[in-house]
Amino acid sequence: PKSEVGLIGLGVMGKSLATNLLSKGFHVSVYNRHVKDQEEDIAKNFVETQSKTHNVLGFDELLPFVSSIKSPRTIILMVNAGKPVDSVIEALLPILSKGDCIVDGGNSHYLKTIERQKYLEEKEIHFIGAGISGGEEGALKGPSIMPGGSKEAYRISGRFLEAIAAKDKSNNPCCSYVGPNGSGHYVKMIHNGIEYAEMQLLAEIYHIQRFLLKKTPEQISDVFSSWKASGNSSFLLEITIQILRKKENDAFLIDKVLDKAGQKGTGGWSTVAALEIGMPINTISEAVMARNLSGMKTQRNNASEIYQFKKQKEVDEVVLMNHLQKAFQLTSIINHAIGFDILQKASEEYRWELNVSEIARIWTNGCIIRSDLMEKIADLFSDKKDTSLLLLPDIVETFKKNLDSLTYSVSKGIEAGYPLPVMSAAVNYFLTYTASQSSANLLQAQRDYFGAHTYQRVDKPLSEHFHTDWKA
Ligand SMILES: O=C(O)[C@H](O)[C@@H](O)[C@H](O)[C@H](O)COP(=O)(O)O
Repeated sequence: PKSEVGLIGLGVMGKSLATNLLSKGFHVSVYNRHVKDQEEDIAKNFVETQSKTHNVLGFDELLPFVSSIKSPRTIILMVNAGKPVDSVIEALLPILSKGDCIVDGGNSHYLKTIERQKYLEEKEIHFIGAGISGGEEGALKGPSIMPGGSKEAYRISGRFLEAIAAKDKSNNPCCSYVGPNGSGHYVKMIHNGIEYAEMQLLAEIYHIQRFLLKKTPEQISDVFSSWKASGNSSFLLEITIQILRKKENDAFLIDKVLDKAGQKGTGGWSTVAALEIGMPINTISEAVMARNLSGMKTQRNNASEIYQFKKQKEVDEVVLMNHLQKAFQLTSIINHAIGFDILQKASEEYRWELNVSEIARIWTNGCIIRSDLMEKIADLFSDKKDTSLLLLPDIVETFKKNLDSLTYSVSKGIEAGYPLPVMSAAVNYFLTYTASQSSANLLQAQRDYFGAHTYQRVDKPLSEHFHTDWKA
């Protein structure tokens, strides 16, 4: 019989997703091109590993691959973002039939997805841009999937995506129709932005304990385990607990890892996308900047030689440790609030009608930012989705009780000479967000002084704009 679904690209994620599809009982066709100068037939090898137990067909030519799939076809692309996606689409076009559906499951830029969907629509080929999160293990056992495109495209391909997705606490798939055109990849981009800042937050709290409080990686892992036990659990906290315990002979492996962070771009894209719609993205942009700065290792070595700063040694460890967990919790809430506010604004700007409560629900399992907090956010938003997280009564209560822990931890850390870019971005964001009077009145006066940009007045109708000759 013909296959029900096809998958192109048997790299780390593609192979895991194909195995996941087979484990759900689907008849699957897989395709992988012959890698230049490599004898290995990747598709053939995959079939050999799977065909004893599953209905799988493997191809290294597109025509027989496409013909092996039942119409209307769903073909999932798991190739690197960028040009590879376009070249596979171009190769497929002459052999697809009208009404077939291509699902791009890579980390593509949402503007490219909008472009590709328009291009294919003219050729009556459906296109879904699906954010897929969870890494290799997630793809195999159940990722979180954020599909965007036409409802008709989702009607054709959605059942495959929902079947392989992780399940939430009510056993519903962590996959549902997000919205039109590029909305799926946009939501994944912001997911990654939140991920960047959550990772940086854990790194800052690890760093303070390691170098200011002189704790061993194992002791820090114990601290994080206690936080996990007290309702702050998350996938990222969980892997950090394991990472900090990892030894190589008698040494902790983490101490051998070079402090230069890589990035493939989604954090930076989030920052640009937020700036384009005039939204603040403090925690996420600081996480991107921290990665950029970490990349300047030579300059940092040089500068630390020149400055010879003596880091403060003395700090009241008990007091700081009491505050750090709450500071972690509050920073994480602010980071998530920033991410969801951007999604709500983008939904307005691009008329995507995003459902943030549903997005929080599909992020409760399978994805990298799954956490106890996300479960709570999904519940909170299910009652009241059109407001900012920071204005919900529960959250307001938490901040009223614990804000001093965040301000204390940030000021103590910086005073001691340790950078806390995401924690300080969070506290600055929160103090501005909750201040009815900000410092922007002086900015308006300065802009009017040198550029006659005019300003509004607190004592006049806001429709009126004023200009003053400040030199007179
Ligand atoms: O949600 C996920 O499964 C990950 O985010 C995944 O998409 C990937 O690992 C990112 O590429 C990491 O981003 P950087 O490589 O930029 O850290």
